[in-house]
Amino acid sequence: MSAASDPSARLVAAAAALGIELGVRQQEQLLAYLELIAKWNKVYNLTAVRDPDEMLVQHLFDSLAAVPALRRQTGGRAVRLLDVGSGAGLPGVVIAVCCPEIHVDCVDTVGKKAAFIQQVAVQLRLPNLRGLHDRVEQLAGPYEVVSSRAFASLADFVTWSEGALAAGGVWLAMKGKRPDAELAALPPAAEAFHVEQLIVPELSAERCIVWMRRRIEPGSPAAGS
Ligand SMILES: C[S@@+](CC[C@H](N)C(=O)[O-])C[C@H]1O[C@@H](n2cnc3c(N)ncnc32)[C@H](O)[C@@H]1O
Repeated sequence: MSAASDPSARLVAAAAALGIELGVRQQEQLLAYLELIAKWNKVYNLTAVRDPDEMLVQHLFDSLAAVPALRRQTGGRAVRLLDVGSGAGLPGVVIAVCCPEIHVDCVDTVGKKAAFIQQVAVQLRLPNLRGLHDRVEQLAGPYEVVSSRAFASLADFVTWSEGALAAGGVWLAMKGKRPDAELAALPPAAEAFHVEQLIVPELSAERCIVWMRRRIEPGSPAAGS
């Protein structure tokens, strides 16, 4: 098999390009995760992306690209992260594999998707990963980071998940092109503090993270004196 088509070699190259240090076990876990998606996809409709090559780039590398940005934000602290509308576990499972210090809960309204995440946690031996079958609106958290990818408008994302965000927590929304119209439509209770461009290995498409937090009104008790 040539290096160009070998998923393992491509994963190592993608991680190196992103500056992520992946151990052998983590590489094996990420590739096994893709195999589990492919297996479960035969029975359950977990994701529309079915081609192994597209899964590697559009799912795995795309989610991997968010990891260095997340680590910069958390500073390597042991935080709780909620991945909203996680579907097949993107980016939640990839974060759980790459960042063992982060506890990841993946929530989805579809029971079979939450069950899949539970199965991934068992088979990949990830004690820091959990699948929750629920609507995000029902969750109280608190989570220091609330993430989403391909989920909803920024306004709906922050409104529905506001109850789960810890005091001082941040929202991480993975988007394609910088979503200017969605940014302009954010509710007053939230503010975007950084739009961070991402480069996804082997993908020539625009990607970014919109980082948001609660807006603190001057003079409110949370703003301090
Ligand atoms: C388009 S999929 C994205 C899946 C995954 N994040 C990805 O990037 O491939 C959106 C997911 O959000 C879930 N969802 C929709 N509304 C939800 C809600 N209120 N709470 C939790 N999950 C929700 C859907 O069931 C679906 O699996």
